Amino acid sequence: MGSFSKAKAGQRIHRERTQPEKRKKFGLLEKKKDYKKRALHYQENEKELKKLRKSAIDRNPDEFHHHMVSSKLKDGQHFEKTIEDEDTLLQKQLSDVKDLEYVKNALYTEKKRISTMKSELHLMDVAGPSQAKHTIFLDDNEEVRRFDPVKYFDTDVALLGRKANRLRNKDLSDKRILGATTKQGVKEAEQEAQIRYNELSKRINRAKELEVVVAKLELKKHLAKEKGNELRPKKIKKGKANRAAIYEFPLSQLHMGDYDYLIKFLALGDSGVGKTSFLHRYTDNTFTGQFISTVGIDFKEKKVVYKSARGGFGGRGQRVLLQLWDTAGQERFRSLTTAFFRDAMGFILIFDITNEQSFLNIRDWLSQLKVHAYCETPDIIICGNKADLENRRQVSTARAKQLADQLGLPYFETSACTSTNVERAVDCLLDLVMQRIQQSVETSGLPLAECRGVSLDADAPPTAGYCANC
Ligand SMILES: Nc1nc2c(ncn2[C@@H]2O[C@H](COP(=O)(O)OP(=O)(O)OP(=O)(O)O)[C@@H](O)[C@H]2O)c(=O)[nH]1
Repeated sequence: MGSFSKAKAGQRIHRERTQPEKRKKFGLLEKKKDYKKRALHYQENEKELKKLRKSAIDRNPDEFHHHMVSSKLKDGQHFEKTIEDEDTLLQKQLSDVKDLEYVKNALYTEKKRISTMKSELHLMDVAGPSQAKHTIFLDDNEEVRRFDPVKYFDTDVALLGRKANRLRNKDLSDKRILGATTKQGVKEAEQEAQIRYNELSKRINRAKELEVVVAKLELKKHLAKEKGNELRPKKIKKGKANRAAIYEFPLSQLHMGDYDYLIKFLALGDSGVGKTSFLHRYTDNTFTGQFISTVGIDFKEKKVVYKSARGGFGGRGQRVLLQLWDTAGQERFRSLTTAFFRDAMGFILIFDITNEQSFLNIRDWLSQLKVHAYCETPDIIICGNKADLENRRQVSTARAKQLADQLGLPYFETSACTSTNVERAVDCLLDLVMQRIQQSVETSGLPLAECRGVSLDADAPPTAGYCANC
Protein backbone atom coordinates (compact mmCIF):
# COMPACT_ATOMS: atom_id res chain seq x y z
CA MET A 1 0.00 0.00 0.00
CA GLY A 2 1.37 3.43 -0.97
CA SER A 3 1.98 6.11 1.67
CA PHE A 4 -0.86 8.27 0.27
CA SER A 5 -3.40 5.39 0.51
CA LYS A 6 -2.19 4.63 4.08
CA ALA A 7 -2.69 8.22 5.12
CA LYS A 8 -6.11 8.25 3.50
CA ALA A 9 -7.11 5.04 5.33
CA GLY A 10 -6.25 6.54 8.72
CA GLN A 11 -8.12 9.79 8.07
CA ARG A 12 -11.35 10.50 9.97
CA ILE A 13 -14.36 11.34 7.87
CA HIS A 14 -15.67 14.79 8.81
CA ARG A 15 -19.40 14.85 9.12
CA GLU A 16 -21.40 18.07 9.35
CA ARG A 17 -23.47 17.96 12.51
CA THR A 18 -27.07 18.91 12.33
CA GLN A 19 -28.16 22.20 13.83
CA PRO A 20 -30.11 21.81 17.04
CA GLU A 21 -33.50 23.53 17.05
CA LYS A 22 -32.47 26.01 19.78
CA ARG A 23 -29.56 27.28 17.70
CA LYS A 24 -31.69 27.94 14.60
CA LYS A 25 -31.71 31.65 15.54
CA PHE A 26 -28.07 31.88 14.40
CA GLY A 27 -29.08 31.17 10.83
CA LEU A 28 -28.09 28.52 8.32
CA LEU A 29 -24.43 29.31 8.26
CA GLU A 30 -24.15 28.39 11.89
CA LYS A 31 -23.99 24.73 10.79
CA LYS A 32 -20.49 25.16 9.39
CA LYS A 33 -17.40 24.48 11.49
CA ASP A 34 -16.57 28.07 12.44
CA TYR A 35 -20.25 28.54 13.01
CA LYS A 36 -20.28 31.36 15.51
CA LYS A 37 -17.95 33.67 13.55
CA ARG A 38 -19.67 33.06 10.23
CA ALA A 39 -23.10 33.49 11.68
CA LEU A 40 -22.21 36.85 13.20
CA HIS A 41 -20.69 38.03 9.94
CA TYR A 42 -23.79 36.95 8.05
CA GLN A 43 -26.01 38.85 10.46
CA GLU A 44 -23.88 41.97 10.15
CA ASN A 45 -24.22 41.88 6.38
CA GLU A 46 -27.94 41.38 6.63
CA LYS A 47 -28.21 44.42 8.91
CA GLU A 48 -26.16 46.53 6.49
CA LEU A 49 -28.27 45.50 3.52
CA LYS A 50 -31.43 46.30 5.46
CA LYS A 51 -30.06 49.80 6.15
CA LEU A 52 -29.15 50.36 2.50
CA ARG A 53 -32.57 49.22 1.28
CA LYS A 54 -34.20 51.58 3.73
CA SER A 55 -32.08 54.56 2.67
CA ALA A 56 -32.81 53.78 -0.99
CA ILE A 57 -36.55 53.91 -0.25
CA ASP A 58 -36.25 57.07 1.85
CA ARG A 59 -33.83 58.85 -0.51
CA ASN A 60 -34.32 62.52 -1.20
CA PRO A 61 -35.00 62.89 -4.95
CA ASP A 62 -33.38 66.36 -4.89
CA GLU A 63 -30.10 64.71 -4.08
CA PHE A 64 -30.13 63.16 -7.52
CA HIS A 65 -31.32 66.24 -9.36
CA HIS A 66 -28.83 68.57 -7.77
CA HIS A 67 -26.12 66.00 -6.98
CA MET A 68 -25.66 67.38 -3.48
CA VAL A 69 -22.40 65.52 -3.07
CA SER A 70 -20.39 67.77 -5.37
CA SER A 71 -22.44 70.95 -5.07
CA LYS A 72 -23.26 73.38 -2.31
CA LEU A 73 -26.34 75.41 -1.50
CA LYS A 74 -26.10 79.19 -1.44
CA ASP A 75 -29.16 81.43 -1.07
CA GLY A 76 -31.37 78.48 -1.95
CA GLN A 77 -29.43 77.74 -5.15
CA HIS A 78 -27.14 74.84 -5.91
CA PHE A 79 -23.66 75.67 -7.12
CA GLU A 80 -20.98 73.27 -8.36
CA LYS A 81 -18.16 72.83 -5.88
CA THR A 82 -15.01 73.83 -7.71
CA ILE A 83 -11.89 71.75 -7.42
CA GLU A 84 -8.90 74.06 -7.35
CA ASP A 85 -5.91 73.16 -9.49
CA GLU A 86 -2.40 73.08 -8.11
CA ASP A 87 -0.12 75.47 -10.00
CA THR A 88 3.57 76.16 -9.71
CA LEU A 89 4.82 79.74 -9.59
CA LEU A 90 5.62 79.76 -13.31
CA GLN A 91 2.24 78.27 -14.11
CA LYS A 92 0.57 81.00 -12.05
CA GLN A 93 2.57 83.73 -13.77
CA LEU A 94 1.68 82.43 -17.22
CA SER A 95 -1.96 81.69 -16.62
CA ASP A 96 -3.45 84.03 -19.22
CA VAL A 97 -4.61 82.43 -22.48
CA LYS A 98 -3.09 85.41 -24.27
CA ASP A 99 0.31 84.06 -23.21
CA LEU A 100 -0.23 80.80 -25.10
CA GLU A 101 1.64 81.76 -28.25
CA TYR A 102 4.46 83.27 -26.18
CA VAL A 103 4.78 80.11 -24.08
CA LYS A 104 4.71 77.90 -27.17
CA ASN A 105 7.46 80.01 -28.63
CA ALA A 106 9.50 79.84 -25.43
CA LEU A 107 9.04 76.06 -25.34
CA TYR A 108 10.18 75.76 -28.93
CA THR A 109 13.29 77.87 -28.26
CA GLU A 110 14.04 75.88 -25.13
CA LYS A 111 13.74 72.57 -26.98
CA LYS A 112 15.99 73.80 -29.76
CA ARG A 113 18.59 74.97 -27.24
CA ILE A 114 18.42 71.61 -25.47
CA SER A 115 19.04 69.68 -28.66
CA THR A 116 21.99 71.95 -29.59
CA MET A 117 23.46 71.55 -26.12
CA LYS A 118 23.03 67.80 -26.26
CA SER A 119 24.89 67.56 -29.56
CA GLU A 120 27.71 69.80 -28.27
CA LEU A 121 27.97 67.89 -25.03
CA HIS A 122 28.11 64.64 -26.88
CA LEU A 123 31.25 65.80 -28.64
CA MET A 124 32.95 67.39 -25.64
CA ASP A 125 32.10 64.61 -23.26
CA VAL A 126 35.18 63.00 -21.79
CA ALA A 127 34.45 59.54 -20.52
CA GLY A 128 35.33 58.99 -16.90
CA PRO A 129 37.26 55.99 -15.55
CA SER A 130 36.12 52.90 -17.34
CA GLN A 131 37.03 49.23 -17.26
CA ALA A 132 36.64 49.05 -21.04
CA LYS A 133 39.68 47.96 -23.04
CA HIS A 134 40.29 48.42 -26.71
CA THR A 135 42.32 45.45 -28.00
CA ILE A 136 43.88 45.59 -31.42
CA PHE A 137 45.13 42.38 -32.98
CA LEU A 138 48.26 42.56 -35.11
CA ASP A 139 49.96 39.88 -37.14
CA ASP A 140 53.55 39.99 -35.88
CA ASN A 141 55.99 41.77 -33.56
CA GLU A 142 57.27 43.95 -36.34
CA GLU A 143 53.78 45.33 -36.85
CA VAL A 144 53.44 45.87 -33.10
CA ARG A 145 56.63 47.90 -33.13
CA ARG A 146 55.45 50.02 -36.03
CA PHE A 147 51.95 50.50 -34.61
CA ASP A 148 50.97 54.16 -34.22
CA PRO A 149 47.73 54.58 -32.24
CA VAL A 150 47.36 58.25 -33.26
CA LYS A 151 47.36 57.24 -36.89
CA TYR A 152 45.27 54.16 -36.30
CA PHE A 153 42.50 56.02 -34.44
CA ASP A 154 42.88 59.08 -36.68
CA THR A 155 42.70 61.37 -33.66
CA ASP A 156 44.62 63.97 -31.73
CA VAL A 157 47.29 62.65 -29.36
CA ALA A 158 45.53 64.45 -26.46
CA LEU A 159 42.43 62.35 -26.98
CA LEU A 160 44.13 58.96 -27.02
CA GLY A 161 43.34 58.33 -23.37
CA ARG A 162 39.59 58.55 -23.99
CA LYS A 163 37.53 55.41 -23.82
CA ALA A 164 34.55 56.96 -25.56
CA ASN A 165 33.91 59.91 -27.87
CA ARG A 166 37.44 59.73 -29.20
CA LEU A 167 37.01 62.30 -31.98
CA ARG A 168 38.56 61.90 -35.39
CA ASN A 169 40.81 64.58 -36.81
CA LYS A 170 38.15 65.49 -39.33
CA ASP A 171 35.60 66.17 -36.57
CA LEU A 172 38.17 68.19 -34.68
CA SER A 173 38.71 70.44 -37.66
CA ASP A 174 35.09 70.57 -38.94
CA LYS A 175 33.01 70.81 -35.83
CA ARG A 176 32.82 73.32 -33.05
CA ILE A 177 34.06 71.28 -30.15
CA LEU A 178 34.18 72.99 -26.85
CA GLY A 179 37.68 73.07 -25.40
CA ALA A 180 38.67 69.60 -26.52
CA THR A 181 41.37 70.37 -29.04
CA THR A 182 44.44 70.49 -26.81
CA LYS A 183 45.73 68.47 -23.90
CA GLN A 184 44.88 71.14 -21.29
CA GLY A 185 41.70 71.78 -23.14
CA VAL A 186 40.51 68.25 -22.47
CA LYS A 187 40.79 68.82 -18.73
CA GLU A 188 39.04 72.16 -18.89
CA ALA A 189 36.43 70.59 -21.10
CA GLU A 190 35.56 68.18 -18.32
CA GLN A 191 34.82 71.10 -15.97
CA GLU A 192 32.92 72.94 -18.62
CA ALA A 193 30.98 69.79 -19.41
CA GLN A 194 29.88 69.62 -15.78
CA ILE A 195 28.66 73.22 -15.87
CA ARG A 196 26.85 72.58 -19.12
CA TYR A 197 25.25 69.39 -17.84
CA ASN A 198 23.85 71.39 -14.94
CA GLU A 199 22.51 74.00 -17.31
CA LEU A 200 21.10 71.29 -19.55
CA SER A 201 19.22 69.64 -16.70
CA LYS A 202 17.80 73.03 -15.67
CA ARG A 203 16.66 73.66 -19.22
CA ILE A 204 15.09 70.21 -19.48
CA ASN A 205 13.13 70.87 -16.30
CA ARG A 206 12.02 74.26 -17.59
CA ALA A 207 10.93 72.72 -20.90
CA LYS A 208 8.91 70.12 -18.99
CA GLU A 209 7.25 72.86 -16.97
CA LEU A 210 6.53 74.90 -20.08
CA GLU A 211 4.90 71.84 -21.66
CA VAL A 212 2.53 71.67 -18.70
CA VAL A 213 1.84 75.41 -19.01
CA VAL A 214 0.99 74.93 -22.71
CA ALA A 215 -1.34 72.02 -21.86
CA LYS A 216 -3.04 74.07 -19.13
CA LEU A 217 -3.46 77.14 -21.34
CA GLU A 218 -4.80 75.08 -24.24
CA LEU A 219 -7.31 73.50 -21.92
CA LYS A 220 -8.33 76.95 -20.70
CA LYS A 221 -8.80 78.03 -24.31
CA HIS A 222 -11.05 75.03 -25.06
CA LEU A 223 -13.03 75.61 -21.88
CA ALA A 224 -13.56 79.27 -22.78
CA LYS A 225 -15.12 78.13 -26.07
CA GLU A 226 -17.62 75.98 -24.18
CA LYS A 227 -18.61 78.77 -21.78
CA GLY A 228 -22.10 79.42 -23.13
CA ASN A 229 -22.77 75.76 -23.69
CA GLU A 230 -25.51 74.20 -21.60
CA LEU A 231 -23.69 70.91 -21.23
CA ARG A 232 -20.35 72.15 -20.10
CA PRO A 233 -17.32 69.84 -19.85
CA LYS A 234 -16.99 68.24 -16.44
CA LYS A 235 -13.78 68.19 -14.42
CA ILE A 236 -12.81 64.63 -13.59
CA LYS A 237 -9.37 65.13 -12.09
CA LYS A 238 -7.87 68.31 -10.72
CA GLY A 239 -4.79 69.83 -12.34
CA LYS A 240 -1.47 69.21 -10.65
CA ALA A 241 1.93 70.82 -10.95
CA ASN A 242 2.96 68.19 -13.49
CA ARG A 243 -0.22 67.90 -15.54
CA ALA A 244 -3.30 69.81 -16.64
CA ALA A 245 -6.70 69.01 -15.18
CA ILE A 246 -8.72 66.29 -16.93
CA TYR A 247 -12.14 67.21 -18.23
CA GLU A 248 -14.82 65.09 -19.79
CA PHE A 249 -16.17 66.88 -22.85
CA PRO A 250 -19.69 66.00 -23.92
CA LEU A 251 -19.90 64.35 -27.33
CA SER A 252 -19.58 66.64 -30.31
CA GLN A 253 -23.08 65.50 -31.31
CA LEU A 254 -24.21 68.41 -29.13
CA HIS A 255 -23.42 70.71 -32.02
CA MET A 256 -25.53 68.60 -34.36
CA GLY A 257 -28.07 71.27 -35.10
CA ASP A 258 -25.39 73.61 -36.48
CA TYR A 259 -24.62 71.81 -39.73
CA ASP A 260 -25.95 69.44 -42.33
CA TYR A 261 -22.86 67.33 -42.94
CA LEU A 262 -19.88 66.32 -40.89
CA ILE A 263 -16.99 65.54 -43.22
CA LYS A 264 -13.68 64.18 -42.05
CA PHE A 265 -10.51 64.82 -44.05
CA LEU A 266 -7.10 63.52 -43.15
CA ALA A 267 -3.74 65.06 -44.06
CA LEU A 268 -0.89 62.65 -44.58
CA GLY A 269 2.66 62.68 -45.90
CA ASP A 270 6.25 62.59 -44.68
CA SER A 271 7.33 64.41 -41.55
CA GLY A 272 8.12 68.08 -42.13
CA VAL A 273 6.26 68.47 -45.45
CA GLY A 274 3.96 71.01 -43.80
CA LYS A 275 0.75 69.13 -42.96
CA THR A 276 0.20 70.98 -39.70
CA SER A 277 1.05 74.34 -41.29
CA PHE A 278 -1.31 73.59 -44.20
CA LEU A 279 -4.23 72.86 -41.85
CA HIS A 280 -3.41 75.88 -39.66
CA ARG A 281 -3.46 78.06 -42.73
CA TYR A 282 -6.81 76.64 -43.84
CA THR A 283 -8.58 76.77 -40.48
CA ASP A 284 -7.05 79.81 -38.73
CA ASN A 285 -5.34 81.55 -41.66
CA THR A 286 -2.06 81.66 -39.73
CA PHE A 287 1.50 80.50 -40.35
CA THR A 288 4.18 80.44 -37.65
CA GLY A 289 7.22 78.98 -39.40
CA GLN A 290 7.93 76.82 -36.37
CA PHE A 291 8.46 73.11 -36.70
CA ILE A 292 6.94 71.24 -33.78
CA SER A 293 6.53 67.69 -35.03
CA THR A 294 3.02 66.34 -34.51
CA VAL A 295 2.78 63.64 -31.89
CA GLY A 296 0.31 60.95 -32.93
CA ILE A 297 -2.73 62.74 -34.22
CA ASP A 298 -4.53 66.04 -33.86
CA PHE A 299 -7.53 67.68 -35.44
CA LYS A 300 -8.99 71.05 -36.35
CA GLU A 301 -12.48 72.02 -37.34
CA LYS A 302 -13.95 74.56 -39.70
CA LYS A 303 -17.50 75.27 -40.75
CA VAL A 304 -18.06 75.98 -44.43
CA VAL A 305 -21.03 76.32 -46.72
CA TYR A 306 -20.85 74.04 -49.73
CA LYS A 307 -22.69 74.93 -52.90
CA SER A 308 -22.52 72.48 -55.77
CA ALA A 309 -21.49 74.01 -59.08
CA ARG A 310 -23.60 71.37 -60.86
CA GLY A 311 -26.78 72.25 -59.04
CA GLY A 312 -26.56 69.22 -56.74
CA PHE A 313 -28.38 69.12 -53.38
CA GLY A 314 -31.31 70.92 -54.98
CA GLY A 315 -29.10 73.95 -55.65
CA ARG A 316 -29.16 74.73 -51.90
CA GLY A 317 -26.03 75.54 -49.91
CA GLN A 318 -25.12 72.83 -47.39
CA ARG A 319 -23.65 73.66 -44.01
CA VAL A 320 -20.62 71.43 -43.60
CA LEU A 321 -18.51 70.93 -40.50
CA LEU A 322 -15.09 69.97 -41.79
CA GLN A 323 -13.03 67.95 -39.38
CA LEU A 324 -9.42 68.01 -40.52
CA TRP A 325 -7.23 65.33 -39.01
CA ASP A 326 -3.51 66.03 -38.85
CA THR A 327 -1.35 62.93 -38.65
CA ALA A 328 2.25 62.62 -37.54
CA GLY A 329 4.50 61.90 -40.50
CA GLN A 330 7.13 60.17 -38.39
CA GLU A 331 7.47 56.44 -38.97
CA ARG A 332 7.19 55.63 -35.24
CA PHE A 333 3.56 56.79 -35.18
CA ARG A 334 2.58 54.89 -38.34
CA SER A 335 0.46 52.16 -36.74
CA LEU A 336 -1.40 54.75 -34.67
CA THR A 337 -2.12 57.11 -37.56
CA THR A 338 -3.17 54.47 -40.09
CA ALA A 339 -5.86 53.41 -37.63
CA PHE A 340 -7.53 56.79 -38.30
CA PHE A 341 -7.56 56.36 -42.09
CA ARG A 342 -10.75 54.32 -42.03
CA ASP A 343 -12.86 57.12 -40.58
CA ALA A 344 -11.79 59.75 -43.09
CA MET A 345 -13.75 60.47 -46.25
CA GLY A 346 -11.11 62.45 -48.10
CA PHE A 347 -7.33 62.58 -48.01
CA ILE A 348 -4.89 65.44 -48.53
CA LEU A 349 -1.64 63.77 -49.52
CA ILE A 350 1.11 66.33 -49.06
CA PHE A 351 4.71 66.30 -50.20
CA ASP A 352 7.38 68.99 -50.04
CA ILE A 353 8.55 70.33 -53.42
CA THR A 354 11.97 71.04 -51.86
CA ASN A 355 12.37 67.43 -50.73
CA GLU A 356 12.46 64.82 -53.47
CA GLN A 357 12.22 61.89 -51.09
CA SER A 358 8.86 63.11 -49.78
CA PHE A 359 7.67 63.09 -53.42
CA LEU A 360 9.02 59.57 -54.03
CA ASN A 361 7.20 58.38 -50.90
CA ILE A 362 3.81 59.33 -52.35
CA ARG A 363 3.35 55.84 -53.77
CA ASP A 364 4.02 54.32 -50.33
CA TRP A 365 1.40 56.56 -48.78
CA LEU A 366 -1.08 55.59 -51.48
CA SER A 367 -0.51 51.90 -50.86
CA GLN A 368 -1.09 52.49 -47.13
CA LEU A 369 -4.32 54.25 -48.02
CA LYS A 370 -5.40 51.33 -50.18
CA VAL A 371 -5.10 49.03 -47.19
CA HIS A 372 -6.47 51.24 -44.44
CA ALA A 373 -8.98 53.64 -46.01
CA TYR A 374 -12.72 52.93 -46.06
CA CYS A 375 -12.50 51.78 -49.70
CA GLU A 376 -9.80 51.12 -52.28
CA THR A 377 -10.44 54.29 -54.23
CA PRO A 378 -11.15 57.06 -51.75
CA ASP A 379 -11.10 60.72 -52.74
CA ILE A 380 -7.55 62.02 -52.63
CA ILE A 381 -5.80 65.20 -53.70
CA ILE A 382 -2.05 65.63 -53.96
CA CYS A 383 -0.47 68.86 -52.76
CA GLY A 384 3.10 69.90 -53.51
CA ASN A 385 3.64 72.21 -50.54
CA LYS A 386 6.21 74.97 -49.88
CA ALA A 387 5.66 76.38 -53.38
CA ASP A 388 7.03 79.70 -52.09
CA LEU A 389 10.52 78.16 -51.84
CA GLU A 390 11.02 78.20 -55.63
CA ASN A 391 14.81 78.56 -55.37
CA ARG A 392 15.05 75.31 -53.37
CA ARG A 393 12.69 73.31 -55.59
CA GLN A 394 13.69 69.68 -56.22
CA VAL A 395 10.48 68.42 -57.82
CA SER A 396 9.34 70.20 -60.96
CA THR A 397 5.69 71.04 -61.49
CA ALA A 398 5.62 68.99 -64.70
CA ARG A 399 6.98 65.90 -62.95
CA ALA A 400 4.49 66.14 -60.09
CA LYS A 401 1.62 66.80 -62.49
CA GLN A 402 2.62 63.80 -64.59
CA LEU A 403 2.48 61.50 -61.55
CA ALA A 404 -0.87 62.94 -60.45
CA ASP A 405 -2.29 62.44 -63.97
CA GLN A 406 -1.01 58.86 -63.99
CA LEU A 407 -2.77 58.25 -60.70
CA GLY A 408 -5.87 60.14 -61.81
CA LEU A 409 -5.70 62.55 -58.87
CA PRO A 410 -5.97 66.35 -58.77
CA TYR A 411 -2.68 68.14 -58.10
CA PHE A 412 -2.12 71.53 -56.45
CA GLU A 413 1.03 73.45 -55.71
CA THR A 414 0.37 75.02 -52.35
CA SER A 415 2.11 77.18 -49.83
CA ALA A 416 1.05 77.26 -46.22
CA CYS A 417 3.38 80.24 -45.88
CA THR A 418 1.80 82.49 -48.52
CA SER A 419 -1.55 80.64 -48.46
CA THR A 420 -1.36 79.92 -52.22
CA ASN A 421 -3.95 77.36 -53.33
CA VAL A 422 -4.60 76.03 -49.80
CA GLU A 423 -8.31 76.86 -49.85
CA ARG A 424 -8.67 75.81 -53.50
CA ALA A 425 -7.20 72.39 -52.75
CA VAL A 426 -9.52 71.72 -49.81
CA ASP A 427 -12.54 73.01 -51.77
CA CYS A 428 -11.69 70.62 -54.60
CA LEU A 429 -11.56 67.67 -52.19
CA LEU A 430 -14.80 68.75 -50.56
CA ASP A 431 -16.44 68.91 -53.97
CA LEU A 432 -15.29 65.35 -54.77
CA VAL A 433 -16.60 64.02 -51.48
CA MET A 434 -19.92 65.85 -51.72
CA GLN A 435 -20.42 64.50 -55.24
CA ARG A 436 -19.86 61.03 -53.91
CA ILE A 437 -22.38 61.60 -51.14
CA GLN A 438 -24.90 62.91 -53.65
CA GLN A 439 -24.40 59.86 -55.91
CA SER A 440 -24.62 57.53 -52.97
CA VAL A 441 -27.90 59.11 -51.89
CA GLU A 442 -29.31 59.00 -55.41
CA THR A 443 -28.48 55.31 -55.86
CA SER A 444 -29.94 54.48 -52.45
CA GLY A 445 -33.16 56.25 -53.50
CA LEU A 446 -33.46 58.02 -50.16
CA PRO A 447 -34.44 61.67 -49.99
CA LEU A 448 -31.47 63.76 -48.83
CA ALA A 449 -33.06 64.55 -45.52
CA GLU A 450 -33.16 60.85 -44.70
CA CYS A 451 -29.65 59.92 -45.73
CA ARG A 452 -28.40 59.67 -42.17
CA GLY A 453 -25.60 57.13 -41.89
CA VAL A 454 -25.35 56.45 -45.61
CA SER A 455 -22.13 54.73 -46.63
CA LEU A 456 -20.12 55.95 -49.58
CA ASP A 457 -18.93 52.54 -50.50
CA ALA A 458 -21.22 49.66 -51.22
CA ASP A 459 -19.05 47.26 -49.17
CA ALA A 460 -18.24 49.53 -46.27
CA PRO A 461 -20.48 49.60 -43.22
CA PRO A 462 -22.04 52.96 -42.37
CA THR A 463 -19.96 54.95 -39.94
CA ALA A 464 -20.49 58.23 -38.18
CA GLY A 465 -18.01 59.97 -40.42
CA TYR A 466 -19.84 59.59 -43.67
CA CYS A 467 -22.62 62.03 -43.31
CA ALA A 468 -23.91 64.68 -41.01
CA ASN A 469 -26.12 63.77 -38.11
CA CYS A 470 -25.18 60.11 -38.45
N1 LIG B 1 8.50 78.19 -46.53
C1 LIG B 1 7.53 77.33 -46.14
N2 LIG B 1 7.72 76.62 -45.04
C2 LIG B 1 6.72 75.76 -44.69
C3 LIG B 1 5.54 75.62 -45.43
N3 LIG B 1 4.76 74.71 -44.83
C4 LIG B 1 5.43 74.29 -43.75
N4 LIG B 1 6.62 74.92 -43.66
C5 LIG B 1 7.64 74.72 -42.62
O1 LIG B 1 8.03 73.37 -42.62
C6 LIG B 1 8.27 72.91 -41.29
C7 LIG B 1 7.46 71.68 -41.01
O2 LIG B 1 6.10 72.02 -41.02
P1 LIG B 1 4.98 71.17 -40.23
O3 LIG B 1 3.68 71.70 -40.68
O4 LIG B 1 5.23 71.14 -38.78
O5 LIG B 1 5.26 69.71 -40.83
P2 LIG B 1 4.41 68.37 -40.63
O6 LIG B 1 4.24 67.74 -41.96
O7 LIG B 1 3.16 68.63 -39.87
O8 LIG B 1 5.42 67.49 -39.77
P3 LIG B 1 5.06 66.27 -38.79
O9 LIG B 1 4.14 66.83 -37.76
O10 LIG B 1 6.39 65.85 -38.21
O11 LIG B 1 4.45 65.19 -39.61
C8 LIG B 1 7.93 74.08 -40.39
O12 LIG B 1 9.11 74.73 -40.03
C9 LIG B 1 7.07 74.98 -41.25
O13 LIG B 1 7.22 76.32 -40.88
C10 LIG B 1 5.39 76.44 -46.62
O14 LIG B 1 4.41 76.38 -47.35
N5 LIG B 1 6.43 77.26 -46.92
